[in-house]
Amino acid sequence: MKQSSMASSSLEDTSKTTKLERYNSYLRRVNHTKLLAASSKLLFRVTLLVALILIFFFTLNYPPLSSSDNNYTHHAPLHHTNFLSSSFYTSGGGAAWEKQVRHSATPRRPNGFSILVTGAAGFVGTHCALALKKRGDGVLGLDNFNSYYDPTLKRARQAMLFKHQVFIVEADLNDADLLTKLFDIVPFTHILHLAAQAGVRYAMENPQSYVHSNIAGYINLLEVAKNANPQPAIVWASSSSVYGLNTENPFSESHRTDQPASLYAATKKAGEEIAHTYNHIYGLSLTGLRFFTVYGPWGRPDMAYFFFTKDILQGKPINIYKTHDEKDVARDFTYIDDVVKGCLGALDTAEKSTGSGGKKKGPAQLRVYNLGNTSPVSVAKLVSILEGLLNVKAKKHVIKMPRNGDVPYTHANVSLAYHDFGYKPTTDLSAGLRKFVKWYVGYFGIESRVKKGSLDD
Ligand SMILES: O=C(O)[C@H]1O[C@H](OP(=O)(O)OP(=O)(O)OC[C@H]2O[C@@H](n3ccc(=O)[nH]c3=O)[C@H](O)[C@@H]2O)[C@H](O)[C@@H](O)[C@@H]1O
Repeated sequence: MKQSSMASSSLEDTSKTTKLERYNSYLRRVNHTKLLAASSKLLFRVTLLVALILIFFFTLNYPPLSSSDNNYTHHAPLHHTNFLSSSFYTSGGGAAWEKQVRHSATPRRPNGFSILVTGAAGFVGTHCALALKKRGDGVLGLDNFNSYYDPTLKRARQAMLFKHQVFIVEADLNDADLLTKLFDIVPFTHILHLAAQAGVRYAMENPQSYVHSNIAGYINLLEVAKNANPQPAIVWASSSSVYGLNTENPFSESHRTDQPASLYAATKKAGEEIAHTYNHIYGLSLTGLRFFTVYGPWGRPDMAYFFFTKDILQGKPINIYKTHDEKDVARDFTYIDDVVKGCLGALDTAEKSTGSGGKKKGPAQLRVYNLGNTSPVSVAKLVSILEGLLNVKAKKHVIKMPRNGDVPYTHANVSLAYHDFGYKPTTDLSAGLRKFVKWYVGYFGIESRVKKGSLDD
């Protein structure tokens, strides 16, 4: 009896223990499942958050290249957009960044140059940086990516250069610490200084921007360059606008340039005088290039040929300026490839600066050249060429040129540049605009809007 009661109590015990164990194991399973559910929920949320952050930054920085909603000019106070600007990735610091700077600036040909190209995400800057890189020079870009015109285009140019291993440091010319740091990392042999506030008419809207870039920023760059050891040779962009109200024709470097018609022209002319000073005091080798209305693929959306193309395609009216005495307004439109050859020719013939560490050791080279096409074309003719290429009739408003800094005509004599480095423009306006329009429709993904045949070579 006792035995049987013991047996039954031990059976009861065993069954209690088994139940307890089952219950515990049930609890463990429940907890485990809960834990799994909780951790997968957490994982899901973290993934979602990361995805959202990535989408946010990509939409902010890389809107689709094919967007045809090209609102080019942004004539509001300029700002320097982009999350990259505050990041270490482009504007400085860290071993990886320094490595990238050094790698980009290292030449790949014997006796190759090591060149700092300012304004590298700009129109002429991008083309020159690419040409220099392709022939084996080391090229480091600098650009502030401001919003004077849609920075999306500047970002696309940056991406193209990056594919060719040209790195652009994102910084303003006025950032002396950053510039000094770049010269500490790289002993640049040359600077191709193309960064500037461009545009003749915009100077009436935002005069300070011209002082900021074309005067203050330029001087800041020269200060850093004159202190560098070795001092680099500098080639920089002046402008045909320095001829201002000059009436002698064609424009030659010996003509007077003391009657600028716009603040833009005045700051470029000031740049030429400032070049004289830095050459005289510090022995910097300086070459100014007077560009004549440069146009072509990857061009500037604030320029007439570019926004005329957009407006004609969109059926919007365009203004064609006439002079006050009813004459055609004309420009010596110069194709980008010709200008690039001129820039490289100027770099190749630039002598070394003679100073070092801020001290002049002897006289240094000081030059100014016209880089034009030697064949002015009226704005009316430019429009008729575009009409032919686009197969669309423009809605033309012929109006008197507003008093906004424009000059009636430009016409370059380029014999000096030809003599010194063989500069010889070879592209006429029709051929150059054809190349521009081909690029334009491809870039904005609107090939179908332009009737086949009109763009064939
Ligand atoms: O050669 C230069 O130095 C200058 O060339 C261009 O200045 P600009 O010649 O005025 O070029 P656009 O703004 O493209 O104008 C081209 C022509 O179209 C005319 N135009 C412009 C705008 C418009 O609505 N209608 C019009 O007939 C202008 O008067 C000018 O004759 C650049 O914008 C400057 O940055 C550069 O320094």
